[in-house]
Amino acid sequence: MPATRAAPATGPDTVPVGPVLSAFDPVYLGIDEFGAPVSVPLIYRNMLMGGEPGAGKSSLLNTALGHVALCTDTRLCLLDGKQVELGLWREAADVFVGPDLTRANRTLMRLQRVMDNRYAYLLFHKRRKISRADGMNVIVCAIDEIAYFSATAGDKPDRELFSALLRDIVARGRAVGIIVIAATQRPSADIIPPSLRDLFAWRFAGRTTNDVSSDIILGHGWAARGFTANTIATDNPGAGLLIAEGGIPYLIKGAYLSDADIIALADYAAWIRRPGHLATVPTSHLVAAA
Ligand SMILES: Nc1ncnc2c1ncn2[C@@H]1O[C@H](COP(=O)(O)OP(=O)(O)OP(=O)(O)O)[C@@H](O)[C@H]1O
Repeated sequence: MPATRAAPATGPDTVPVGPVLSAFDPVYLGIDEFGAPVSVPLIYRNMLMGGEPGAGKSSLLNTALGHVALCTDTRLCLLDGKQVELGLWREAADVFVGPDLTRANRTLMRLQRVMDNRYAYLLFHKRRKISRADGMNVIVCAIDEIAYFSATAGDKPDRELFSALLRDIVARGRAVGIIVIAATQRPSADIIPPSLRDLFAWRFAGRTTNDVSSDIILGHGWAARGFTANTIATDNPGAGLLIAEGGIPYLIKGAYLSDADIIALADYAAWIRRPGHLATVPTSHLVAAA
């Protein structure tokens, strides 16, 4: 009798063979002006995306999340005041926070606690940062519209608490595998003060309405040196200037994931996060046909 495969009553889930990535792999963002692929290491770094409404920040954030979600060593923590920018990933996320400043603050406090615990672990092991061999999940905290939480929602003390927590996580999180990718359509000094901006190693400026806003994202003085996101055409969403810590801005065009792409990726990402993910069916589940 040929063996047939029966669905296990209580066995691990199985998934189709598919690509799996790591948070330690470079993240594909798009192409440069020569058409060459642009991939950036995100581990130990944070990323800031700014630009006017419609510049393509959320799309680039979703592109980065596309990589992060397909990693088997990441957990997702998503904050989105609008809900619909990151909402398609929510099944794959440990936490999805909508327009709820109190919950956003609670979530950042939990991240802060994890961060402190991981530093205690590093201290014990006489190390400075986690490595792939530690087998810890990299926690990616994606925030779409920082300003919603830091300047719009709730009351002042809560907004200030949010800003303080965010600053701490952006400053201390990266060495222990807590990475922030944040977008803002309000690149102004009150939302992104230079002291906060400089904690983001990667910064993307989509089209901005003026040179000052471009400098707020990229760093002071770049517009005067000819690098301003104000020159990006209004009909070229997803294009912008990308700068790395200590580098020079360069033009990129972000890769674009349609909603259908994101839904499919998020579905797969949710699947690989289930307990027992990626397991093959054990032979004990091969039963002889009656
Ligand atoms: N890389 C891209 N390639 C092609 N089209 C893009 C790209 N990025 C964005 N777009 C188009 O531009 C539109 C606006 O993009 P997106 O929502 O990402 O902008 P945004 O800067 O986040 O705007 P907002 O601040 O209003 O949320 C998208 O709906 C899409 O049609």
